[in-house]
Amino acid sequence: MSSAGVVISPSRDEFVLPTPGRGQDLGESIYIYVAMSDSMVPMRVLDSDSIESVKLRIQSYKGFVVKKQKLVCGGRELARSDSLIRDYGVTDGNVLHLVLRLSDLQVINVRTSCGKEFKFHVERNRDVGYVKRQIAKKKKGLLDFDEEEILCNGERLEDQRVINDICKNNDAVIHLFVRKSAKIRARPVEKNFELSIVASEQNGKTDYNVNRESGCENDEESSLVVPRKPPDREFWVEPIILNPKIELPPVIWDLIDSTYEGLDRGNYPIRSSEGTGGAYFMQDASGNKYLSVFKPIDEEPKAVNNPRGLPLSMDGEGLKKGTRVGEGAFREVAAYILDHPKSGPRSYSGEDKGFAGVPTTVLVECLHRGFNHPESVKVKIGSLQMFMENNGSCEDMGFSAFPVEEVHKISVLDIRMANADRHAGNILLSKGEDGQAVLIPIDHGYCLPESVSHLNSLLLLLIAETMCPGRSCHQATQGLKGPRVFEDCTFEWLYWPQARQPYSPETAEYIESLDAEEDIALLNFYGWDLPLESARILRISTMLLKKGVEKGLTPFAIGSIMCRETLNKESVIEEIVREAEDSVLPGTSEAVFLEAVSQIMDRRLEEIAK
Ligand SMILES: Nc1ncnc2c1ncn2[C@@H]1O[C@H](COP(=O)(O)OP(=O)(O)OP(=O)(O)O)[C@@H](O)[C@H]1O
Repeated sequence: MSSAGVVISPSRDEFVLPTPGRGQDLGESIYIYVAMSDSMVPMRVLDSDSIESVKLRIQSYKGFVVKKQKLVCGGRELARSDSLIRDYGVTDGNVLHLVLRLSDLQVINVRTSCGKEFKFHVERNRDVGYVKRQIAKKKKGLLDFDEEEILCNGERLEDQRVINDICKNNDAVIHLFVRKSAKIRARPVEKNFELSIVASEQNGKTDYNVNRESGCENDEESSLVVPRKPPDREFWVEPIILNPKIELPPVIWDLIDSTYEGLDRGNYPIRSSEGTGGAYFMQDASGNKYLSVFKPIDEEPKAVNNPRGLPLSMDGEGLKKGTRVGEGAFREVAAYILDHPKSGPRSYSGEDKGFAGVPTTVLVECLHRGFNHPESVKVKIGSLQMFMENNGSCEDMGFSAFPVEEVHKISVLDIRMANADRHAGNILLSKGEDGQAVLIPIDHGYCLPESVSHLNSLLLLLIAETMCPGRSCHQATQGLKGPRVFEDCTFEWLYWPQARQPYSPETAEYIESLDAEEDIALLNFYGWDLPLESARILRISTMLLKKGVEKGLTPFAIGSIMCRETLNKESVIEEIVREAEDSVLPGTSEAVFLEAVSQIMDRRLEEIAK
């Protein structure tokens, strides 16, 4: 199975420097090296080249589309396309790590002999047998699972063949021509494949049996609670509860229990081909459905066991400014906890779905040999998030179809949480009952920069042991120096027209109900003792959102205050904080400092609202 999705063979190619146009900033010509999965390609560039142009060159030579590329240099993601490589301090001889974000979903088009067509998405890690079962399930009577046969380029495809391996080209679409009794052949059509299935009218059974691994003595369905952590088990999943007063709601227990059952049936975690860290799809007992996504902290970008080959962090800082390696899981959970439902915090309302729709997320310990264990198999800590059925991400669709309210709910979350990683790939797309697009925010590992560095001491020990087993690990426990907390805030939705429309009265009412002090207390209750400067971010972001809405500002106007226009120009929020810091005496109380921020913010908002 190809987990990364693309295999690149070692190459001696060199990317060629284009001839600069007349009057163009020539900059200095430098050599950089682009590190891919198993090759290092030299590239001659100008230090005045933009990140976008470097990516375009990689696209034209290697075929990886720009939006699927992530470049990392010196441990920092070169996230701003319009910034120049010299703005990021890239110099002669530097290595740029290329991480490809390949979609996990493949579009399957099915055409029947009577001309009926339907389309569905299938995860690239699934095999041909799974596709057949899905078609059979979707169109009862169309296929006979036992008799059908799939051919590609004249070759019979076995049920075990993985979709990603058949469809090497990322943009390829598999066409399945279903005819009732004819032998059907497959042929490549430009980028696409036409696959043909032998299918007969289906009246009988469909075999849904899944090929299971060992580890399960009893195949019968059982709702019994399986005792956890038995010594002879090679897998388990357990919630990490730091405060005994916390009662996990049924939705979380169901998620954990069903994930456990999937492992118990021998269904392996399947690593996502997207993302810079290790993210694993956990299957249900039947092996036909993903239930949850597990993201272990030791596989985060720049962590010890990162499966994408990103270099280890030397100072503990994560891929974004103000974030720390190994703390992504806590931020993921924090985003869920703070995404209060419209009807009020979950503890009162009992409702699970938050305003922005962050999927249910919980901190767990999980053991399975299918995770990335370069050395021995160890228990991992990470976030376990409910898998949300989707049709891809906002990267795959034009933003014009997104309802205004859907965009606004994401903006509220991102502003509050000072999210440093809201690119379009981190918003999944689904459809509501009314057929309208529903946006699902995921991947909140870079929220609340610096916010969870003072974790409960038990958690710190667990992290240290997970990140650096057997030795003391300052990297996992030290605080970062000099927080530049808002520096990497970027919001994809800022560029969408929906962000320029005012918030609806209902959304404004929700924003009005937010209370940063209650949020901080809630996180503390869950075991996260926020340090002063981290609590400050949450307070200032919430203050900005509330004041902005009172002044009638749009999400665009408020979001623009939080994001830098260019890499090296401070954002308005950074200027406000700096001015407030300069205006108070050292040792001033937090309340006085926040009052200074509030007054300066009022003045700046007044100017913006004019
Ligand atoms: N809750 C979810 N439901 C469905 N799919 C999910 C969910 N969470 C993650 N995924 C899928 O897994 C992929 C990888 O997850 P994610 O983006 O969180 O990983 P990451 O390594 O943090 O990525 P990034 O490089 O964007 O920071 C996503 O692109 C998405 O396709």
